[in-house]
Amino acid sequence: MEKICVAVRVRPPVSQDVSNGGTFWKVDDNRISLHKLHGTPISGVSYAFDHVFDEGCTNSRVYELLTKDIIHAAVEGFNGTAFAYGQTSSGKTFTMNGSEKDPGIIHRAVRDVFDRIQMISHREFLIRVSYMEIYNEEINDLFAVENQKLQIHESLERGIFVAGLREEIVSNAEQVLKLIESGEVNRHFGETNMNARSSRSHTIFRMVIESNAKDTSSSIDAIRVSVLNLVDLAGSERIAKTGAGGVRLKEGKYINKSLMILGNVINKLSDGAKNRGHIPYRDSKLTRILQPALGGNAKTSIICTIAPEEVHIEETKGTLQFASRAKRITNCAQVNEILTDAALLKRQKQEIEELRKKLQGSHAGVLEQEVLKLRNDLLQYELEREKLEMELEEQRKSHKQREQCIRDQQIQIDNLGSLSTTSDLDRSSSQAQDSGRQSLKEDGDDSYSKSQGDLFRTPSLKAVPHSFVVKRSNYSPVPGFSPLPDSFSNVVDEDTWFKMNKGFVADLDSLQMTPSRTVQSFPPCDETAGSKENYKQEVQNLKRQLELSIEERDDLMRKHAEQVVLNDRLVAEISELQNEAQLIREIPQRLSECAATCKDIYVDVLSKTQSFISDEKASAAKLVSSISEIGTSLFTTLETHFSVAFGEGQRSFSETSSLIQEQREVLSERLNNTIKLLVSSERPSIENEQVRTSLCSCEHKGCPTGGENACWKEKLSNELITVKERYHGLEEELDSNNQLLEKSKQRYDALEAEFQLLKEERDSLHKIVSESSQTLALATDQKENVLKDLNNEVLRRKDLEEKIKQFSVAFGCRKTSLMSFHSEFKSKIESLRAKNSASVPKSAGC
Ligand SMILES: Nc1ncnc2c1ncn2[C@@H]1O[C@H](COP(=O)(O)OP(=O)(O)OP(=O)(O)O)[C@@H](O)[C@H]1O
Repeated sequence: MEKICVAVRVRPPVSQDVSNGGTFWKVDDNRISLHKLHGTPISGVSYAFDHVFDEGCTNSRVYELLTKDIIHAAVEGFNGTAFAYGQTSSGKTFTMNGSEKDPGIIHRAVRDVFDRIQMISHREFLIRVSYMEIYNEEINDLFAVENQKLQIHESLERGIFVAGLREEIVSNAEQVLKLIESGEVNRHFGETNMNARSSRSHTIFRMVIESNAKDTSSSIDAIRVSVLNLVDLAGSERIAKTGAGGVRLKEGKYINKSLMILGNVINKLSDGAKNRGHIPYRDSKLTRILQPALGGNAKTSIICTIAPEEVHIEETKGTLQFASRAKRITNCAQVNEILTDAALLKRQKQEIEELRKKLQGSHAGVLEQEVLKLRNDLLQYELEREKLEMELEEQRKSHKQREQCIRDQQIQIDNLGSLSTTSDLDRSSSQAQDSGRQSLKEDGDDSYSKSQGDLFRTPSLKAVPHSFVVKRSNYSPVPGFSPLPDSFSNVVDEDTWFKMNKGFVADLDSLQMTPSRTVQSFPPCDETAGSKENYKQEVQNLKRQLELSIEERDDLMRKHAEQVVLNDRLVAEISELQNEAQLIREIPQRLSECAATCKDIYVDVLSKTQSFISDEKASAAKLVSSISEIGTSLFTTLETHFSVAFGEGQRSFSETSSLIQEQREVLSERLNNTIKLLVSSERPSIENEQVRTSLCSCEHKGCPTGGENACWKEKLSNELITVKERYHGLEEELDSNNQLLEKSKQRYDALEAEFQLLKEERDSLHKIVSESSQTLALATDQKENVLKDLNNEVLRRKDLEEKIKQFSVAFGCRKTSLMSFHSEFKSKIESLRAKNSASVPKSAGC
């Protein structure tokens, strides 16, 4: 976790009257405070940040201190965001874009990224750049003006992304700077009372940096992908000051609203994880796009620009408060890696190997780690499942689209049929139809190319030499746009077609022509002769789509098989865990057996000791029998408690411990009593010389009674001390055994719970996998149906084509016969006319 880096930059004053009201902002190291004119600080208006840059500070210094680290980290695979916030005209654009003499952060970052890449020789890189603006809450592409009102989407693989945004693959800084320059032209600027060139939109310049190790043989083949956002926000403004009206006013409202939402998000995030509640990222496009940078997986820096003039004091305080809150936000940046399947396998193998080694070492710790690992695996499993679901959803969508496509083709075929029927209508309007068709064709061509542009746009990729670069540049994990037509608004509809043909009979010659129709996914059909080509193309397209679907299906099946393998492994690991749990369950039983054996040995040793003492009434015999009794009792208690604690499992462990404690106290009292009794009852009148001899050391043999007695006492007390020590030893042993038991029980319970949880999770995973398989089977069925439909479609088309050919031939014949009839008729009329004119003078003469 790391805090967002926040800095404040004071712009140079525009006018001289910076403090005509008697206050001014003073910068002191990393602190900025408001002072009275004579120098006294105003209490409560003093703020400290990571950096405070005064009026004389250059963009170069700002870059070095604030942004450079983020840029370098981005090259290493961390997401990074740097943005400028502040009131209008406070110097945000100046900071981000800079001037010719002192280039801004964006310019420097671009150069730095490429310099850095040059220095990293063991990796190869692919850089993509995009540039967008949020103008009046609409996202526009600054690299492609036609890409307007773009939508934000979120996917598991790509996170939050803007669909349809053009990404250019670039290979050097100059290329990027040129692109930025071209993008700047499309940006919305406007004049206000506060700034002659005020940004009316938030702009986000984005670099996606992908890299992988050149030598993949030794390390794991992971691709690092990081996103670097450089953001120039529009400035908050007071309408009274900017004098905005009309368009400017509308823009100002949108700007202020989105900045307010940004403020809300910052406020919530600064409350700390416990109190923050829901973060309203979705309330504006800006916060949604910046979501990873605010409290997410990114290294972030904010530069808050302020105007030093006293007239802006309230806005400046507002900016400084925003900055103070932002300072409290923590992010959690980590290197973003995409693992290929092979790499994943390699990594998992390594992990298993490590686990195995650990298992051979410390047993208990490893068990816990294994449980954790299992949990992580399950989580990963869950993620995989989600991904699979998403893919299935995508597939379902594409199925729908394909069905729609088939339906539309059906309409086309029907229209072709209607073409043949309408051809019998009045011939006199054929010219009008011609012109109508012409315009339709033109419109169609136009809209076709436009629609092609809309629907099939791909990021303009440029060839880059390295294989990694080429491979990655073709890689589009989740397209930001559908590869299939999703709207048919520019397809000439049935009504239009009939309107165009109503009351007209087609020229027989032109009947060879198929009316121009625009279909989004296929090129327009202009002529019947060309229609065959078009059909072929259509069929090709459909085939391609089908192949794609089959590939998708295969991919899904492969993933499913992987899931099954993973699941099997999980099951094996769970059974291993079960064995461990069984072992732990057996521990008390073994302990109890051990205690019984110890007891037997103890009793045996003591009975042997007793056999050496001939006089049963002698104090040594009493002592030994008492010790024997106590020891036996202790062992029995130990055994009982083992069985109570683990065998029956009804009494709680603490209850058992307190029983042991009670027992210990009773025994201790008994031992003390016996010792006291022995000490008081034993006198020099001890009769049994044998006992005395056994207790007294050799040097006191035959010594006077008093000396002998003292010696005996000393020996006895030594013996007592030893017994006491042994007793304490036993007590300690008992305690440690109790503790061990307690720990074992706790661990056993935890493992039992863990095991139960894992079992449940495994069951639910089983369920999910079987559901997924069903869905997969369903999808496969659907695909097969579509395939059948397609084949039928192709056959029908061929049939239709044949019919049209026959039809054309028939019409050709009819036309020829009509022509001959017409010429015959004409010649007859001519001859009649000639006859008539020849007969007229005669009749006139008559
Ligand atoms: N540190 C600076 N040094 C020199 N000139 C500066 C500095 N900061 C800002 N300016 C100048 O102040 C003017 C306003 O700055 P700029 O356009 O960057 O403000 P802005 O915060 O981006 O405003 P808006 O939010 O309205 O777009 C510009 O003419 C710019 O050159």
